[in-house]
This record gives sequence, C-alpha cells and structure tokens, in this order.
Amino acid sequence: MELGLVGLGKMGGNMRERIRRAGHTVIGYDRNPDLADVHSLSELVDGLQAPRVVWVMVPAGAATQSTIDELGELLSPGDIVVDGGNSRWTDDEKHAEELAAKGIGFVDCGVSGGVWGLENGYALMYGGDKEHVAAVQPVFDALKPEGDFGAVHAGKVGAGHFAKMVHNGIEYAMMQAYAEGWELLEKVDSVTDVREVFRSWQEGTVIRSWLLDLAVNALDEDEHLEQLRGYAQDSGEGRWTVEAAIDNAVPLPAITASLFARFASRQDDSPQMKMIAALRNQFGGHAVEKK
Ligand SMILES: NC(=O)C1=CN([C@@H]2O[C@H](COP(=O)(O)OP(=O)(O)OC[C@H]3O[C@@H](n4cnc5c(N)ncnc54)[C@H](O)[C@@H]3O)[C@@H](O)[C@H]2O)C=CC1
Ligand SMILES: O=C(CO)[C@H](O)[C@H](O)COP(=O)(O)O
Repeated sequence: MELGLVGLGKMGGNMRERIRRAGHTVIGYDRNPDLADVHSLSELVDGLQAPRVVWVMVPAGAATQSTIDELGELLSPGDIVVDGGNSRWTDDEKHAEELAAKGIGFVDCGVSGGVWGLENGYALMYGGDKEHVAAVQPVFDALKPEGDFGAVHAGKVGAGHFAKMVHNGIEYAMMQAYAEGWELLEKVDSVTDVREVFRSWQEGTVIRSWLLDLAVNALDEDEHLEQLRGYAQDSGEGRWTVEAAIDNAVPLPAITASLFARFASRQDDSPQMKMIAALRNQFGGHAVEKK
C-alpha cells in the first residue's frame, strides 16, 4: 500500500525504511528538507492515491496539532490520519472529532521500540474504529516485531495512547529500580565489579529484561557512567500517567517516585532539604551544613 509519513527523525526515519523493506510505498515529509522526499505536506498528499493514509510521527503537542490541522485541510473524505507520536491520549478524541467532521478517519497509535525498531520491529498499541484500523493494518504488519505479540487494537480512539502512556510509566519505574540498585552496588566496597553483576543478571534471573540489556550496553561504553551528569529530562508520559492515576484514584507510588526522582535530578541543590535541615536545627539543635 501507499503511506504518507510526516516526521522523519529518530523514529520516523527508521519506520520509513522498515515499511519500505516490507514492500510498501512511503512518501515522507519532514520540515527538515535533508530528510524529506517531498517539500510540503500538500505535495505529500498530492502524491498519494485516495483513499490515503497519512502517519504523523512528530513531537507531541504543537507540532502534532498543527500537522493534523493542516492535514484536515488537505485530505479528503475517506482518508485516514494516524498519530504515532507520544501524544497525550486526551488529545485523541478532539482530533478524531475534528477530522470526522470532514469525513476523515483517525487512529491513535502508541509506538515502542526506539532507535532499535528498524531491526527489532516496533511494538504498536492502537485505538480507533475497526474499519480505520483495518485500512492501516498492512502498515502495522510491516512495523510490528516478528512473532505472535507486539501489536494490539487496544480499544476506541485514545486507547492506543493511553496504553503507551502506561507503558512509559512502567518504563520510568523499571529504569528507576535498575538505577537505584546500580547506585547501591557501586557504593559498597564488597562488590568489586558491578558491571559484571549486571551482566550476569541478563540470564536466568527474575529481573532480566531488555532495559537491563541496555544498562549493560551503557556500562560497557562507560563502566561507571563517569562521562554523564545525573540529569534526566522527561517528555510528558510520566506526568500524564500520574495525572490519570489521580483522576482514577489508583495508587502509583513507584511510577510517581520515579517521575519525582527526575525532577530532583535537575536541582543543583535541594530547597526542600534546606528546609528539613533548618527545621531539624530549630527543634533539635541538629547541626546544619552552611554554604
Ligand atoms: N525516540 C523515541 O524513543 C520514541 C519517540 N516517540 C515519539 O515519536 C515522535 C517522534 O519522535 P523522534 O523521532 O524521537 O523525534 P525527533 O526529534 O528525532 O524527530 C522529529 C522529527 O519531526 C520533524 N518535525 C517537527 N515538527 C514538524 C512539523 N511541524 N512538520 C514536519 N516535520 C516536523 C523534525 O524535523 C524531526 O525530524 C514523538 O512524538 C516522540 O515522543 C515514540 C516512541 C519512542
Ligand atoms: O516513548 C519512548 C520510549 O518508550 C520515548 O523514548 C520517550 O521519549 C520516553 O519518555 P521520556 O522522554 O519521558 O523519558
């Protein structure tokens, strides 16, 4: 089939290649002309035969919104837009309604696999009407990993991004657990080769996982992570997971703590710990450290 793909960065560039390897035609547009096959969204739309499918793979928020708005103007009834970025699931219903008013279908798709997806395949979680999903199915089949798992029609519009959001919340907590264990191992004198402990865990243990494999890769590149600063950004999914937990009164202590650990990583000093130190000093005369 033919696909229009908007956003050819770390994800979209490799996805274009994987879909092409499966024998499909992909016309890619990126605002960076060095990456793009065409110069504009309208050229992309003109290059596809109706009914068209256009997959959006740009940063969530303003870039996704403006792309979907523009596609709403350019596409025709019967065409379909897929949002494959890490969009907030609450945006999906709005996008589906705006496009449906023009007769255009919408599918939201959470994508997992990162820069390894070209070779390993991309795990896909999609939401939307059955007929819209069916129209995109050949592309899902091209992107998904080989084997029985790795793709799911999670439910109605929004379900795909909701599932991906929870996946990323779990990702935060798993990474935090490996990171905390690693720091403790590094701290004690009795363990002389932390990297080899991590490597040994890759087989047979209860905690083996792809993230653990990637941790070993990182330690092979920089055994004590001395070249890195302990600073971690976040791009929204963890916050939205915690917000959804609050909305649904579901306790998520591990995921919430892992999000907050990232916030703490961005502080050179801790204002709240200054207050703790000041109060301990006030009530108990405990020593404080001055600047
Ligand atoms: N990198 C990752 O591990 C994963 C990323 N995602 C999501 O996939 C989407 C893309 O992520 P990446 O490829 O990592 O980002 P990236 O920053 O590498 O690539 C984004 C691309 O979109 C282009 N772009 C931005 N605004 C545009 C616009 N208005 N019109 C056309 N092109 C535009 C940029 O020029 C860039 O080439 C994001 O929503 C991200 O959250 C999803 C799963 C994993
Ligand atoms: O979706 C992903 C992996 O599954 C992306 O890499 C995402 O950017 C990770 O989330 P964050 O940037 O908040 O760490």
